[in-house]
Amino acid sequence: MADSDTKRVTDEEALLLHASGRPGKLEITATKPLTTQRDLSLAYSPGVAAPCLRIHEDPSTAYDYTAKGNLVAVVSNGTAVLGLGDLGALAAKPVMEGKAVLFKRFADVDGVDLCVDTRDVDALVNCVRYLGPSFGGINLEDIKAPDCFIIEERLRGMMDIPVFHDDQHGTAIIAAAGLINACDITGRAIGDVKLVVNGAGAAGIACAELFAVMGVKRENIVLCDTKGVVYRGRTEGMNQWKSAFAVETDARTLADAVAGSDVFIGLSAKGAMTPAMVKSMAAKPIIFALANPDPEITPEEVRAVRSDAIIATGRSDYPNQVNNVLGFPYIFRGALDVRATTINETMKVAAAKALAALAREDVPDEVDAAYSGRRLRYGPEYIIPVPFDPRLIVTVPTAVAQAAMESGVARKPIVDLAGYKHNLRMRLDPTADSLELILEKVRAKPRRVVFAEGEEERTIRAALAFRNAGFGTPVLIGREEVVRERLAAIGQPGVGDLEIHNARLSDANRRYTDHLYRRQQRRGALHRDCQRMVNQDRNVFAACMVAQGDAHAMVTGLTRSFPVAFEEVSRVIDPKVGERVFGLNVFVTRHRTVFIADTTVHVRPDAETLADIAVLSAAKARQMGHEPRVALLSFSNFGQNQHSVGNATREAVGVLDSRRVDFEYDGEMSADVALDPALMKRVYPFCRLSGPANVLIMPGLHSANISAKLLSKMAGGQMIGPLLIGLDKPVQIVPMGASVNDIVTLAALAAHDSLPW
Ligand SMILES: NC(=O)C1=CN([C@@H]2O[C@H](COP(=O)(O)OP(=O)(O)OC[C@H]3O[C@@H](n4cnc5c(N)ncnc54)[C@H](OP(=O)(O)O)[C@@H]3O)[C@@H](O)[C@H]2O)C=CC1
Ligand SMILES: CC(=O)C(=O)O
Ligand SMILES: [Mg+2]
Repeated sequence: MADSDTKRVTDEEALLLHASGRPGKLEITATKPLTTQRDLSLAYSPGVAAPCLRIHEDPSTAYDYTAKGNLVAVVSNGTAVLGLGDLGALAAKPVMEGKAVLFKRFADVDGVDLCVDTRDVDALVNCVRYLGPSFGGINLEDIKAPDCFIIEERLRGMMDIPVFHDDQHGTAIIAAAGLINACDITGRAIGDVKLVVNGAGAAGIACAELFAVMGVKRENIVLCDTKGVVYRGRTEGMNQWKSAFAVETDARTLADAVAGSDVFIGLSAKGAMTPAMVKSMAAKPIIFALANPDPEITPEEVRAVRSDAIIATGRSDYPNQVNNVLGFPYIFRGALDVRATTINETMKVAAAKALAALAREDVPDEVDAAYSGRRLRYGPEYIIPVPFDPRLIVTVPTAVAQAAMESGVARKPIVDLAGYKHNLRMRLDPTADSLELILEKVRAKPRRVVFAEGEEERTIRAALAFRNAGFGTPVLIGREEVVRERLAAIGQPGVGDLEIHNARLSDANRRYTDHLYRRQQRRGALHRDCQRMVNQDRNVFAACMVAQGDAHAMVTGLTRSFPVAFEEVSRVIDPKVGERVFGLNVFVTRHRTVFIADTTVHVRPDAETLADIAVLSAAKARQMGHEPRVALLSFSNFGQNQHSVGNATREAVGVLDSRRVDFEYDGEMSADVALDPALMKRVYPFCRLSGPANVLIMPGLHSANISAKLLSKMAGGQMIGPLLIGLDKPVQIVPMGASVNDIVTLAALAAHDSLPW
């Protein structure tokens, strides 16, 4: 854990980062090609006149012909930069560039920082208003109170795009989400909490307002500032926004106010809260010390006096980061996508509730991994999602967009909500597009999939995720009491309706044993051997379920190496008649999907085997929505090296010629030629592939396996598989190190296999 004096990052490191390479954190990239004379004529003069005239006729078409709809101005005059105070417009630029970068990274919104050098409210309002046509939204940032209230209100009145002061509403939304969950964990009703907000500026007032909307009684909210408690009748340092929260109380200092209170929300400055004040709070106090970069009190200081506290800060180096980064990117994403005219209370409440609900769900392994393997589980140390949670991009914008539609401020309502969610996912995950078509088919016809290693934590979590994603009914093989124990341990004790089968106690046990015996009686197994296998071996039991039509597909692999798991499954399920069984990896990046085979079974395939693998891989690629272009790979091109090692690959091309297959193929060729169409056409113009190869048939298991693993570890993309191809029933064997996400993907692909082609 960090404390404010021993920062995890030093000033020198931060300065170096900002100065290194191209200074700052932003650049602009073009979305249209500008390489030829024609490109220039279309994008600039004379072509550009056409969209100008169209927009002049109908201003709403600006959203069709310009970047307006995805562009947000991050506007500041630098009068309240974080908790550092009035640093002025220029010194605010690093924060504003930072906000713009966060917009892009987390929600694919294009942000531009506008640091406006004025402290005059009218001048700032006019500046923003006149710049309005360029933007789809205005994010006001780090403008001090009370000016920020006036500026926002006036701009909202005169502009038809969302104007949102992030320090007010972004902060309030995240703090409200954290408060909902902290109350839940400490067993409090939100209507009963006694709450102190220290800091009566932009963030403090907005938090108090939203808490009241969400059910905290106004009389239970005490506001404090540099002069102490904002009480009824106070005259010093007051304004109309503070007056709205002035309460009847004898408390005059922050120490008076926090004594006996349930919740402290700090939106003021470093060190404003003391350990003595923490001590005086009610049992299980909720302490959000949100000043940046240094909180009102550090978690270490709180822990030293209270072990029962729930603590949050605005920083990323402590648990429970309550920071508006969780809000503004996604809130604008949702608002822009429906062309909302504003961001209203309904949208804010929807965002807060969506964030609170997401924190209660099981956290994907990938998110844990991004946080140094910390196991994030709903509870005092995890009340709010973490910024690197990839589910935020779907959850929050959807909630915001729906709320905008329901409250009548959406100019372009979303008709296809499932399609919208898919597009959201695709914005950040390059693999989503490629897989989503397949996954949609499974969702349309949900399947029963057996998860053979039902007592494994990763398996249980994958089964839940499979079900939550709408892919169908997961069936777990294991002892019910063990599975339930694990469910409780992963914080999902309420999931009582999961289907669990104990092989030994199952009604189907006899039927499965007979099935196995019919297959094994002439391979040396007695009926009692088969009974033992069905009882004891979960892969055998699960495979019997699929073979007997009690489930559509199965997934296994975490606890046994591939050959062992494969052998167990093979006792029950044969290869498809006339087909080969082999492993196919799918490597997906934003621009390209490549299939690689055989990564699991055949060590030194002969020409016939290679041709079979090519045919089946091409069919699978087609089934997954990719028109196959198959390259039979080697270390040389088209007979240049006649070493006998390349014979099988060369001959496999001949075998495919004789079979008159219905897809493009060629070889032997090297990987660089296969993947680079310009090189292919320049040096080997006779090559029959019409584009870069997307199915790579490797000459042997070593090269296939090594290339797949190199790609998965070193290249930027997702490696799916190996998929097991050629068995008579849909079975997938995941690698032993598979993540929950990997298991869900392969289970869904197994489910997809069980659909009619
Ligand atoms: N975690 C997060 O996501 C966010 C955190 N913040 C943090 O909240 C703080 C305030 O930001 P913002 O509202 O934009 O700023 P403002 O300038 O609008 O408001 C600051 C408020 O804090 C009060 N204040 C300052 N020092 C103290 C103190 N020692 N004790 C009590 N009150 C004090 C001021 O009192 P007075 O009115 O008497 O001058 C004022 O009311 C900053 O530290 C900022 O980093 C802000 C937004 C988001
Ligand atoms: C996080 C933020 O916006 C602030 O501290 O001002
Ligand atoms: Mg701010």
